[in-house]
Amino acid sequence: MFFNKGWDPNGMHVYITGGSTGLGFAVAKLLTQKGAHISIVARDQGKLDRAIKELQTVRQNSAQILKAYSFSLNTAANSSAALKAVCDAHGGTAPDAVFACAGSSKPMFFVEMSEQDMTEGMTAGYWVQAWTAFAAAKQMARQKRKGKIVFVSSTLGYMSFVGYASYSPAKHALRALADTLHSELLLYGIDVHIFFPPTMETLGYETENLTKPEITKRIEEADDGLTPEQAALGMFRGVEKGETHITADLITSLFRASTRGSAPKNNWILDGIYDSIAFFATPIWRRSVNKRVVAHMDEHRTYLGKNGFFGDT
Ligand SMILES: NC(=O)C1=CN([C@@H]2O[C@H](COP(=O)(O)OP(=O)(O)OC[C@H]3O[C@@H](n4cnc5c(N)ncnc54)[C@H](OP(=O)(O)O)[C@@H]3O)[C@@H](O)[C@H]2O)C=CC1
Ligand SMILES: CCCCCCCCCCCCCCCC(=O)[C@@H](N)CO
Repeated sequence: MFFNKGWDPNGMHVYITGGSTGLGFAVAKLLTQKGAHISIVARDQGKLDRAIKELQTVRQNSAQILKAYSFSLNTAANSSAALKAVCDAHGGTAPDAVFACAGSSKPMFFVEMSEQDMTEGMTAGYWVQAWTAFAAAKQMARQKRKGKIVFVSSTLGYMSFVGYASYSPAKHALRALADTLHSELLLYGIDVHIFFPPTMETLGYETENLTKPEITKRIEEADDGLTPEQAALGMFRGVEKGETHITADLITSLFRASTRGSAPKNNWILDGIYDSIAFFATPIWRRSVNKRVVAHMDEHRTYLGKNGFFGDT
């Protein structure tokens, strides 16, 4: 359509990693309702089965292919095998769009982390999506098929605070990968987007709260968050509008506008307003967070002592 510059997923094949729960599942549901063929990948077969069952109930027509595959996406080989399985159901053709939603976080105090916590943080936050893009971009380029790759970062891909030493660097790294690929994949007509969601009440969120330090929880209280459905819709709208960096809540939009660098603006006027608000608001927020962290010092020392951190238990 001449006037319809947006993205219509009807009849397209969309591959969603992490599509069994949370944000990924909400995207899968939304795009199933819009008539897309959906492939989801995650590890747990039970969750995948439940997700597909629910997707079946919102399908628009009987021609829609809705499939699930169990893979861990932590390595390049597995991510490439997952993509192959996903494409095999479509005659080996690359998907029209890839939404890389898979990911998890394990917030903790830095000094209590093991080497494994640090490396796993990078795997669960960065590689799990980077390897999917790595496989998909090669295949789209080889098959000379234009497409879309959408990454999922976090508000913590723009800023960070106590508790997120294993997670925030991974989400910042995804931003750098998306910015690089946004440039480089122009060579093949592949659009690259990256979404920065705030807190979403999901299975992943419940799990991360098990290790999350109290001080981190308190700082996060200022974030009302979004439901996974609201976040999925926000991400979809951003993709529709062709936004490179997508945000769907005010707080993250403020950080986006003030952390933009050379990433394209979404709305010149609104982004300018956000940037001006953030110019004053971020230093005030940062000072208040620093104050709270310092005020937490005594309680924290006691906590570390109880955990045997100082080696004198
Ligand atoms: N919830 C929140 O507050 C926020 C989340 N995010 C990000 O949003 C994305 C979605 O999170 P959310 O919906 O909350 O999390 P969920 O845990 O609800 O969903 C994560 C999905 O990814 C899958 N998954 C996780 N790790 C792997 C892996 N190594 N290989 C394959 N599949 C994997 C999970 O299934 P399975 O475990 O069976 O593999 C599940 O389908 C993540 O990237 C997260 O970092 C960003 C900001 C805030
Ligand atoms: C400009 C001034 C605004 C000040 C308000 C700031 C409030 C703090 C926002 C904390 C947001 C944290 C989201 C974390 C999401 C996430 O990725 C984790 N759940 C891990 O999955």
